[in-house]
Amino acid sequence: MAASAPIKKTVYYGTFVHSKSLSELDICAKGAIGVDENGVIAFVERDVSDVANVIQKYGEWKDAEVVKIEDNGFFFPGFIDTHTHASQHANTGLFGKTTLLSWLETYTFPMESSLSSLSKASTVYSNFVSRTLSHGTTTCAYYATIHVPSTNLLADICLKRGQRALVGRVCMDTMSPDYYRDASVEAVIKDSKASIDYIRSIDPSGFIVKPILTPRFAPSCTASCMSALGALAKQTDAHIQTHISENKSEIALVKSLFPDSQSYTHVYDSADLLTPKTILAHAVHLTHAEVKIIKERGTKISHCPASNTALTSGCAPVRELLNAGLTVGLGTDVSGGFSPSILEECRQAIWVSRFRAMHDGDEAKLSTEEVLYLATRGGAQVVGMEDKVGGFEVGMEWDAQMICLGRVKKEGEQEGRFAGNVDLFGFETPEDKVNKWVYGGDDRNTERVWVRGRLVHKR
Ligand SMILES: Nc1nc2[nH]cnc2c(=O)[nH]1
Ligand SMILES: [Zn+2]
Repeated sequence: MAASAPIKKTVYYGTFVHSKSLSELDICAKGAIGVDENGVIAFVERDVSDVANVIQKYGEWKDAEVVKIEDNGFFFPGFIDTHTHASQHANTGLFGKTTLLSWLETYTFPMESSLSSLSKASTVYSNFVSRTLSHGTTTCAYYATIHVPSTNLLADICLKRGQRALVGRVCMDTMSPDYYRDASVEAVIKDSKASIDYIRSIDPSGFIVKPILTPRFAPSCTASCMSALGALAKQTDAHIQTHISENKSEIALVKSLFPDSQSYTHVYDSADLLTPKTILAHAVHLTHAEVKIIKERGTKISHCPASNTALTSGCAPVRELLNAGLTVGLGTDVSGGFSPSILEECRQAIWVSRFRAMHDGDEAKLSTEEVLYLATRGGAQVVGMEDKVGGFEVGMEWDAQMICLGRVKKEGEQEGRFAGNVDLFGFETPEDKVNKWVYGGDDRNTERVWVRGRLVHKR
């Protein structure tokens, strides 16, 4: 599918579902959404009994294409993955009984280092972008590796496939293996600039791909490296991503490495790395004082529940983070996390919130509506695109997925032959259907995916 092909005015007709607020979905059973040649939503009509009436109402749309939802499907905003490592895709499922620090040494650094090979990087990155698109992810914040050419290749692939992406060259100048580390602070800055310049040169508008500065995490960056990156972020107005407070041994390590710092958060804050354009992945064990600083800086959080469970890092207190006013999205964190799917991450977020509820009380539980908000509108805020994506309002861009569920079995039809991958029995309310998708669905239900009005995946 050519991401640069021109698009026609299109009317998307049928049920659409998106978040109205953190706790409420807007389910419009008979909607028509007009998307113009720029991929921008021009109108949203509700209670449409016949799409022809809509086309008649908007005269200049008489030649528009009509894309109709079949059976029990609905249009849903594209998912936003606010934290993942494309470079670790080939390690998916490999973590054994390790925890963060031993996992990095055993599995992660050797794999990432091997992506200095452009042909290997090409295979891994092409596969991962295909996988995430097929799961309905229209925007992704990616870690690549320390290598400039393969990081740039990941940006090329995202641009070609039409997936919105923040692409980061990983910075690590200390406590990393000799075979996989930046040579000096100067090298960190030179290579980071080279990758920023390249990514901005292939997509000057930044509509699809943008660079993101990526200090790996405090233990693998010297204080001077982090300060230089903080200054570079200011100079280039770039996004920043890093990890924070994921695992207790990591936090103890940060304390021993930065004994004069009040907390992990203060380490980043002293380097000017906490900005409104910064994404902090994990945030499992933050203190109240740290949450307060993060809130004051307008810095965003990526919640990665599958990874936090796999690496036994902990159960992030998402309700507390939300109550404190932080902006939270979901991240798959492959290959700490085992799935490229944000739908899976929604389920994991719900499960982890239940484990928290067993100690903290029912208030900790996240609902289906809430995790879908984090997966779309919340994620859009985390990557700074809330005016463009995450919902279906006039003026926003058509980043969407067509979800198809099953249908009621017709007489004489064999078991297990229903379309879609979620069996329906005829009694379900629209809310039931969404719940069935969230708990029972997967990429087989994601029939088509669009970014800025362009078809980027078809099953
Ligand atoms: N989950 C996760 N945490 C990290 N902390 C530093 N590097 C990593 C990584 O690659 N994955
Ligand atoms: Zn990560």
